[in-house]
Amino acid sequence: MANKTAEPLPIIAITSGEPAGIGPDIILSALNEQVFPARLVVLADPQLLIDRANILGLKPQISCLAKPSDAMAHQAGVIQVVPILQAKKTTAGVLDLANAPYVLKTLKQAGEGCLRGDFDAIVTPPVHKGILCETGVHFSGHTEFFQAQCQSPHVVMMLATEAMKVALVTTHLPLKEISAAITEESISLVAKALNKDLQEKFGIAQPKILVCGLNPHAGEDGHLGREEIDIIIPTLNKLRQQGLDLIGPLPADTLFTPKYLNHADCVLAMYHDQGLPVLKYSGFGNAVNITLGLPIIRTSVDHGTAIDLAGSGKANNGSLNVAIQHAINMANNAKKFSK
Ligand SMILES: NC(=O)C1=CN([C@@H]2O[C@H](COP(=O)(O)OP(=O)(O)OC[C@H]3O[C@@H](n4cnc5c(N)ncnc54)[C@H](O)[C@@H]3O)[C@@H](O)[C@H]2O)C=CC1
Ligand SMILES: NCC(=O)COP(=O)(O)O
Repeated sequence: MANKTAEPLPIIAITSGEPAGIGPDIILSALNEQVFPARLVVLADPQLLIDRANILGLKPQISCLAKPSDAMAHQAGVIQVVPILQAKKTTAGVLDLANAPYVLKTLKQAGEGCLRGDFDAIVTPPVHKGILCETGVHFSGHTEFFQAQCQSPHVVMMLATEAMKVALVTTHLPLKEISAAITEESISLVAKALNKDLQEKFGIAQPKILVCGLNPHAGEDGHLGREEIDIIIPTLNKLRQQGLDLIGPLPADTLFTPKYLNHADCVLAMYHDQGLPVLKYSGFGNAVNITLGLPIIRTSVDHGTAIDLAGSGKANNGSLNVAIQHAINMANNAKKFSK
């Protein structure tokens, strides 16, 4: 019998996130606690990790890599770093505009590395969007950052727990801009990308997708808003003719009940705060944020920078564990599909 050569473990880039937030804390605790079946490469300032480990009373072995392919299989307590230096030493819990370019650099290098094939996936601990915007760049989220970097025409933000998946038609938009962004084009592009990735990345042969209306009671026959009648219903009908299994538009307040959720694979919400509060209520701390529609794999945590907890030892690394494990699974699946 021929010898089978073992597949090399995927190389996963982990950015540091906002240095004054809990990104460094959860990286240190996650990589200390558990062994991940991957080569993990943290893109960060090594001194940031050493300083935060000292505050937390952790003693990781930090080893700097010349290049990502030098990374070895992850071992608990060993952190392999591709160094990117901060402009200034960070104080845990204190945002500093001087280090915003550092944060952007970690994301840029992670994305470029993934596009080049140096990394199989990226996992992003949280950044502080406000401080990044103060540099003068418009940064609304990693989702849009990687979309621009990869020149992807459309991407989908999807958060998932064991029990529920919620994807969004619009991502980080002020509320007053949402109605105008709900168009036949935006709904169609997102629904098709979601359907395709549920099939290809999650192995769901015919995804059943529950679609929220935009207005209270899904518009109450036009008495509480017309987007359902004018845009959403006709668009869903066209998509059904193309083979998508869509239920709705349903009033969001009734859609998020077991009667509907138990018989569907995913919810498509019209905007960020229509879908994500429900998801977070059901599984905050154990959910993963996945960007669909990119040519690269990117996962993230379900929470923000929690500046109040940086360096306190109280930050929960559950969501980072799930995000890393999802990135590994997706990278392994992608390798199988590419053969
Ligand atoms: N993926 C990303 O980069 C994300 C970044 N953010 C950014 O985070 C910043 C702060 O956002 P907030 O709305 O305050 O949300 P947040 O998630 O940072 O904090 C909300 C509450 O949850 C707690 N919390 C958050 N993560 C926790 C963890 N791992 N363990 C224990 N407790 C935790 C915090 O202490 C706080 O009480 C904003 O600038 C926002 O843009 C928010 C969500 C995702
Ligand atoms: N609430 C989730 C969220 O805002 C994540 O944004 P992104 O940075 O992953 O685009």
